[in-house]
Amino acid sequence: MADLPELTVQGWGPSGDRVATVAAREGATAPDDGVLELAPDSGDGLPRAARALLARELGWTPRPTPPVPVRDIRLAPSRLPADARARFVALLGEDAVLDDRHARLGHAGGKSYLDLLRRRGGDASDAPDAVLLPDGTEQVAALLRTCGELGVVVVPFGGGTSVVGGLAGTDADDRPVVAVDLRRMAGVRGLDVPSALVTVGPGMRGPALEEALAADGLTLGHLPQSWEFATLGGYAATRSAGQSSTGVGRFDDLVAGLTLATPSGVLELGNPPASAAGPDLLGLALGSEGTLGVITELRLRVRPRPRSSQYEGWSFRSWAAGLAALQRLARHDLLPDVVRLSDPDETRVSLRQSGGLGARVLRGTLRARRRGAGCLLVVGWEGLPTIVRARRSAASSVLRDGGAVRLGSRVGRSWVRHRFAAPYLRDRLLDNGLLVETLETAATWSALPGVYDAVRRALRGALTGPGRRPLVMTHVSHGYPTGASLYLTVLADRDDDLPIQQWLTAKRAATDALLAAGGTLTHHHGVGADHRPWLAQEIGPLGVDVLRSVKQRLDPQGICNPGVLLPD
Ligand SMILES: Cc1cc2nc3c(=O)[nH]c(=O)nc-3n(C[C@H](O)[C@H](O)[C@H](O)COP(=O)(O)OP(=O)(O)OC[C@H]3O[C@@H](n4cnc5c(N)ncnc54)[C@H](O)[C@@H]3O)c2cc1C
Repeated sequence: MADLPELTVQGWGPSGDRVATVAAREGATAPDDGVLELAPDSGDGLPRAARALLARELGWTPRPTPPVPVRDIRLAPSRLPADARARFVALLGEDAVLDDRHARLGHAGGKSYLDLLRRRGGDASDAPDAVLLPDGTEQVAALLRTCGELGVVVVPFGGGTSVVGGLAGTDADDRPVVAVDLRRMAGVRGLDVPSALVTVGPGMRGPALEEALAADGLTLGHLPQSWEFATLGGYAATRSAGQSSTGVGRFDDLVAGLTLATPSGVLELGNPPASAAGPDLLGLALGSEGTLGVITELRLRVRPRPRSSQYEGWSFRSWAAGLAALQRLARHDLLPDVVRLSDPDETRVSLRQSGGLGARVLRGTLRARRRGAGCLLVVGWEGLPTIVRARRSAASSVLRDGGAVRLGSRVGRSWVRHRFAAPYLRDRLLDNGLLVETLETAATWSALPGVYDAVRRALRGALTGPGRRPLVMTHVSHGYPTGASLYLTVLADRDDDLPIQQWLTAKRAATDALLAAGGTLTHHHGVGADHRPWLAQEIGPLGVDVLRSVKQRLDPQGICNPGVLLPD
């Protein structure tokens, strides 16, 4: 649709452009407080301070590694038989069946480092054979029946932001593949204000929903870093978590009900406010990653827009002290809505790559208090002013008791301003010979330190070579009474000859290590194609069999996203 900017094929941001949309808007309107600004450009698109710092830390030689021009990306001819195409046109209309180069390229895979490497290198072998644009549950249900008869594989497509190979479209039987893009099913279909429930189409994006809810003083409050492009259906299909999920809950907590169209029929799942009618089948659809069918409608829990939002920074002397304080906050039900505790590596890099007077003052303050970089904690409280004040005051005492020093609201404002910017910076790092990827997990408070050590050791072991070492930066991104999630960003000098193997080796080592230490395979990115070899380790072979049986009942021809979630 015209009002939905498309994601660029080889990176992040609107098609044909590399300028942040929300990030730029927030930057343009925020007060210029001079804190933690990215330092000026060094001419190759990289902030000067970041370039020098990374070259020193990684043993990296900055060099231009631009993507091939989009027109040179290789795309095999569509394998969709003419009679199948005609059946789709009869069902959906000519303008809803796209098999041109632009449409197929725009639906090739997701946005992981490996996806981007492939597309930047001119490889779009994971592009679907056609893109279909249904406009309602009945059309989707009919489409799935037709695909079952024709033996055509269906990959539901939301925003295309999967980072775990969720859109890889692989099929052991090599059948033709269609991407079912849900952009025509993108509106608000009903708002029940007394019950705080909104009914939406799965192709709707977060910014549009927030705009629609604002008129009634409501918000969903789900803000992942991919918020500009990801869809509500995609969040449900992957069990996403957002920046305020510690407070408002993960996306699965926000889904009160949904409609799932499957090749065997349509399921209406969830019964708010609560039901005890047997096991919760809604849980089967959440995280199903398109393997059981297509989510065609969602009923979401919304809340009043916060009248007060307070974000601020704190500093701990050590990672262990920071974790202990968060654990204490969790035990007393005092966790803020936003919790982001950076380890010493992440803190050091974010402080050093920042320019501006405010950043220099902050560095001076930390040095004067003999903290060096320490560990930075960004916290945020959102809600009614009186409640925010009370929660913040109680939590502040716990933080101070835990040895934290308050750095103030400038740090919080700076985090808000830059919170959608990292994926744009990633493109610039990729243009200059770097490996850049993220991974995530979660563990109980008792297992968390061991998981942190194990995964960092594994990544360092796999990515260290003569004169080269990786930078592994970690933060706690969501807190729970029982534990927390860890989010890791990995930077290393790219192996120009074997870049894909370089990351696959590191990812394998990291995943083995975090599972052995008691972490979960994924806290919020999902399983996709990339994590499926390890699923049985997390849920057991019997658990995998249960999922297979459900899939067999709902999708007997195995046409629904067969390349993801379930191991071969
Ligand atoms: C830069 C960046 C930042 C990110 N930050 C976060 C973050 O902060 N938190 C987080 O949780 N994730 C994050 N992600 C990952 C990604 O955005 C999420 O997994 C998101 O939920 C995917 O939504 P989408 O609409 O893009 O889905 P897609 O990528 O299009 O699809 C993801 C999977 O869900 C299936 N699917 C999509 N829509 C439907 C549907 N209607 N019915 C059935 N199946 C469907 C697809 O087949 C696929 O398997 C990030 C990704 C990027 C690239």
